[in-house]
Amino acid sequence: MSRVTLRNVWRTYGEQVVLERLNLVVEAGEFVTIVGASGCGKTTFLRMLLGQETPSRGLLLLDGTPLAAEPGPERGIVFQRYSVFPHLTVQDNVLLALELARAPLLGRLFGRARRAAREQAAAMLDAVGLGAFATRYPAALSGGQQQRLAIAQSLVNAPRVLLLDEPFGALDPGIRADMHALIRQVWKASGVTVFMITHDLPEAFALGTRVLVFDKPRVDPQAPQAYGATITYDIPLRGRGPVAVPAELVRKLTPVAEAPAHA
Ligand SMILES: Nc1ncnc2c1ncn2[C@@H]1O[C@H](COP(=O)(O)OP(=O)(O)OP(=O)(O)O)[C@@H](O)[C@H]1O
Repeated sequence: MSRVTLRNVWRTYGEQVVLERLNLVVEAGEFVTIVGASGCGKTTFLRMLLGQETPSRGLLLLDGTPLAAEPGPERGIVFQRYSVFPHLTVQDNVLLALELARAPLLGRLFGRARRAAREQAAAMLDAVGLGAFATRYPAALSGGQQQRLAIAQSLVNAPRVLLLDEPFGALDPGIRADMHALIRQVWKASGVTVFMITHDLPEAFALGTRVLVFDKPRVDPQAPQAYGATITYDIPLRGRGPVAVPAELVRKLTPVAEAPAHA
């Protein structure tokens, strides 16, 4: 688990300002959910936390130290799809995550170290409910099981920060409920600091200890690229029990075509 600090972080691509003036302190062990209109920079924000992108301006700190500008085992990520290696079995997917972290040059452990890693991978698979599927290939898993595997793969190195980019977006509602229970359980057990993007507002409010809303507070119709999104709402939820989704947010984030006629 880790404290994450952003000080006046900006991300631009050429003339396009995607994110601007991000200031944030997230305490170790928080579960931060992130919502915002499509294209407003949520994934870009996560990619900066992962180290796949660097801020164009400003400071991004992990426990007070500037974040390494490349992904490392202290940060794990799960995407909506395609996070796992299709040509490896379930157990080898998790084992590889351990081998890449512990033997970055060879990507392979030997002897006692490999046996220990195998045991650890098996324990992780049990923890996410995939113990019985260890020798299957991902193609023979359901969507929910594939996401369980992706979660196991990203958690096995005990990251300090877990980044989730719409991890349950492609799953049926019943399976999503199971996944919510799982992610809550692994978050509580590990104390990892979580950042999760979702398009589902009730999911954001049900899982998060804090909801961040990304939006563009300034828009110039003559120069749509001139201004970026920032954090326009920072809603604390921890210790408040179930919180209803504010109607104003529903209106803001529901695409016009989907909004009810009377809205
Ligand atoms: N490598 C890049 N080069 C140029 N532009 C980029 C790059 N990465 C992202 N962008 C731009 O940044 C903007 C934000 O993209 P991003 O994927 O972060 O949005 P998002 O909020 O995650 O969207 P969605 O909800 O649809 O997934 C988009 O206009 C995108 O085209």
